[in-house]
Amino acid sequence: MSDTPIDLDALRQRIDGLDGEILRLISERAQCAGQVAKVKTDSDPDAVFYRPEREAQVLRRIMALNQGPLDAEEMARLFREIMSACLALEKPVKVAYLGPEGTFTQQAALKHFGESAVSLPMAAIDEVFREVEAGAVNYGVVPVENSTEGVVNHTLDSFMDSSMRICGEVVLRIHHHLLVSSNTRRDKVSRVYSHPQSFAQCRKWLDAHYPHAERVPVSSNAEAAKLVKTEWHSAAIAGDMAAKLYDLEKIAETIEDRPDNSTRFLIIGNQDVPASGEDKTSIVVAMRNQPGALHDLLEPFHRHQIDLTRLETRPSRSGVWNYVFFIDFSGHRDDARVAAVLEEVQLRCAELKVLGSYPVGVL
Ligand SMILES: O=C(O)C(=O)C[C@]1(C(=O)O)C=C[C@@H](O)C=C1
Repeated sequence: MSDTPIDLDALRQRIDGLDGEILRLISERAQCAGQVAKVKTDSDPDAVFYRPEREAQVLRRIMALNQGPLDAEEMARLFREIMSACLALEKPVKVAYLGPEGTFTQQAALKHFGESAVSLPMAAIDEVFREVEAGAVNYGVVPVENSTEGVVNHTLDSFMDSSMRICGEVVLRIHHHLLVSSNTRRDKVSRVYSHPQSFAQCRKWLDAHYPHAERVPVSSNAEAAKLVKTEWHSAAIAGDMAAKLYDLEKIAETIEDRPDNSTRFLIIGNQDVPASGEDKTSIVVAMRNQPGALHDLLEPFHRHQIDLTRLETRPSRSGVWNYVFFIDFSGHRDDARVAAVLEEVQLRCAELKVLGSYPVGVL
């Protein structure tokens, strides 16, 4: 026999010692956060505790400092949770998300705010907006675009009627699985439930593996998972959270057609976020219908060398203007170049609303 047990004991003693140090340091950090809360409330009774730009800076710094063996994202996730707990100590944050429980939007909310935030499922995107607007929650999380299926129009439309601002973004890799309850055999699946977007994202796989199964669209992947819990011969396409929540078996994993399938979510709230050093700005612009309107609108971005990251058109609902454009671009509204572009765009359009400048998603 080798001397492994002695080494194991010694290593565990070392780990105990390190854990003690980590514990002491996290507690000291939490005390600092408590003092930060006091400084904030002393200077402003309506102080906002959640500071997206600072959180992005903390996480980026940790990722830059990290030298392994854990990878930078893994390390940032640990610090994400430490900050989440520190913020909860300052003031617990309430977040509404597009439910039900087990959706990818809930996963996005967790990824962005950490486990210490209180998250509440809403039945529809406009309900998330209303809850934040009414002050029932501090922030909201809604999907805005998928790399395979494109834009989530409900979210863009909600911004047209709302005074909510964008405080952040989070991008989630979307992995779909085929899930069944314990009494369904994989060769007996005759019906598949899922959200229409998920069907679209897994179309080729389903055509190849379950060409004859009936495809039944439902309002969310979590709803699909809930249905198959009590139904024989049925499967759901949904993600890990739904599989866990409803205790379903994965009979096929990562069945999405494109390996880079991801969804971008927005964090909505009531605050303007200062620059973090790597930011994006989202605006909505109403234009009169005239030749060259889009060219005129985009020309200043080109001249000031500002990168457009997304451009979407929605029909105007007021009937007065013919186009409404949603534009995302790199930079913060306080940057001189961005401010100059916004001034020029303002002169060329019928209406301009800055939805927010916010940190580029870190995790
Ligand atoms: O720096 C702050 O303003 C803090 O409140 C501290 C802290 C942190 O734990 O680092 C906590 C919450 C904020 O959202 C940002 C950072």
